[in-house]
Amino acid sequence: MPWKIERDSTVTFRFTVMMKGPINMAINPPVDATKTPEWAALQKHYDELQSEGISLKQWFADDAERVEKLSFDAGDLHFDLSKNLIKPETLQLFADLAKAVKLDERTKAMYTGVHINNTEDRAVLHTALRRPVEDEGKYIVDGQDTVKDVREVLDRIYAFADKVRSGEWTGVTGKKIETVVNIGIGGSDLGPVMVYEALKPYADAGISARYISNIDPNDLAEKTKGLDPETTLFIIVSKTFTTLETLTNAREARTWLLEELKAKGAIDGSDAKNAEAIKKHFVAVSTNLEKVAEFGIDPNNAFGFWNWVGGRYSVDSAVGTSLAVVFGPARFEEFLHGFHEIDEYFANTPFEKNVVVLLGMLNVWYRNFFKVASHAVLPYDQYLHRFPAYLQQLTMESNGKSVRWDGTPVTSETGEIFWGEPGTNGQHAFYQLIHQGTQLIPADFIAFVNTPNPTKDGDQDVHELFLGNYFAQTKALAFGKTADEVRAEGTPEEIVPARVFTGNRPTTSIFGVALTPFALGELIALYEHITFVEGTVWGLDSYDQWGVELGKQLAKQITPAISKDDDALAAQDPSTQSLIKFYRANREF
Ligand SMILES: O=P(O)(O)OC[C@H]1O[C@](O)(CO)[C@@H](O)[C@@H]1O
Repeated sequence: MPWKIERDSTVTFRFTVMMKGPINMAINPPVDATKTPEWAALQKHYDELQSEGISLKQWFADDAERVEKLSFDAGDLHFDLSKNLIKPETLQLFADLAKAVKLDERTKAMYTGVHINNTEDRAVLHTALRRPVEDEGKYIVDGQDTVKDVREVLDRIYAFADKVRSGEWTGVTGKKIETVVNIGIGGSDLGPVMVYEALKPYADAGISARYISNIDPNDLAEKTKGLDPETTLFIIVSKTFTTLETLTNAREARTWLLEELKAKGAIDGSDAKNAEAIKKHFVAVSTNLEKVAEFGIDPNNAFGFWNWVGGRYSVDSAVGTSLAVVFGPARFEEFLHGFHEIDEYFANTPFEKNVVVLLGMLNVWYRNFFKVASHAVLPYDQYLHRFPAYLQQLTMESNGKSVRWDGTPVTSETGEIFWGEPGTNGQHAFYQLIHQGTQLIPADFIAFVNTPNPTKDGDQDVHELFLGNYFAQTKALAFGKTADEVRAEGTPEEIVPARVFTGNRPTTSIFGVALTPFALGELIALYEHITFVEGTVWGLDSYDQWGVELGKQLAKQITPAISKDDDALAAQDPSTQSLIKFYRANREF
């Protein structure tokens, strides 16, 4: 019996691993959610709401406890789901469908290292990255004590980070490191840069970070501008260490470093000095340590992770080394605790009360029943300005798929388009469409009670002015403004229709106490699991990304045709040929 299963007082299971090693619990074929009675019940509920007429105003008036019934707390985050197009009884239907697709079994399978990423035959164990030391020995997967291995790498990263932060680790000329430059792309960039931006107030060692990702030479050119090579440390981050963009940028950075050091007279350009400079100014993060050594990076300065960590689920692994350097090991630990808090909550809270499950189901509700195409994520915190971009990879690379994990076609719409910008900037740009456009766009509004930068404009607390917008927008979206209300303001009749707000535009408010490392860890884990819940309903392997491969292959084939190879050019389709001819005719550099 692999699990000690203690039935919770209500519905879900509380579980502890009793046996080491993966358990064959993969659900194959996936349950077709759309064929279940629970899906039919949800459809019936949807039809009833539509025929009754969806009116948030009415629903709030009818049920004095609506907010209470639809509010939740997880960790130190507070969630208000009351301005969504659901009734309190909808939650039970969500929970029933989650049970019907065996979400609990799949969660257990994920947490214990079953190869649920079956198209790559891999375990999916980002939850092991944030388990406490006490869990060592409990999660042995494919013969590996995952938690022990994670803690060992973390200890090495922390020792390294401490050295860089204290100045014990110096550049080749003995100067303290002032800038770390992370070179990576996708999951090896978006997570670290988002967290770096989000936690900037916690940078306390006089070290800043820059992030180079794009193979477009403009990225490297701009990000190395003004850098002192003597005080710059490059962290090359690539899970595979084969990614074209990252390796090209890493080689360019190596050239930049050696040339700049030589130009300053800091090194003589001899092979020995070059090698020493590379050793002091380059470290790597990868699952492929052989390739790291081939690149010339000292294996002692390489931090590993494992193929059971997906790129977009890796910011809390060694991929976050730049963060441990800038913010310090203690902050990085707090960050991991935040993830773990939500991991535990997600695994141990009955579905009906589990806001992580409910938010995942809410997304399914909008995508499959209301047929929405997109979902906005609107952080009312400037420090979270890269959060929507980060979420785009997490959600869209995970659930942008048309076949299920057994290779059969999906039976419903899948992955929404995630997008967003921080409030209030978005208000002055695209909110018009959210308020009055013809599409329904569910939106998550994220804010924090406290700010690290309290300021006053006269008597007015500026953070409160900001939060006033956070509260106002969800209110306007939910309750709108009727024609009569517009008329009552003295608006000329012909303009009245343009000034009406229909309301009933759904939002979820996520309110934290402060954007701490802990809260950010919670927020990331929240969306990781929301993505997993949606993927489970749709029957998707949310952990592969075959859809990015074809473009990479074609780029390799096409590149020689661009300026040199006429045969390769002739082999292209007419549109590609025509574009390349335009390039050849206009190239000036
Ligand atoms: O870390 P790597 O191996 O360089 O990969 C970078 C990114 O490329 C992808 O494999 C595909 O774009 C992402 O999933 C990944 O985060």
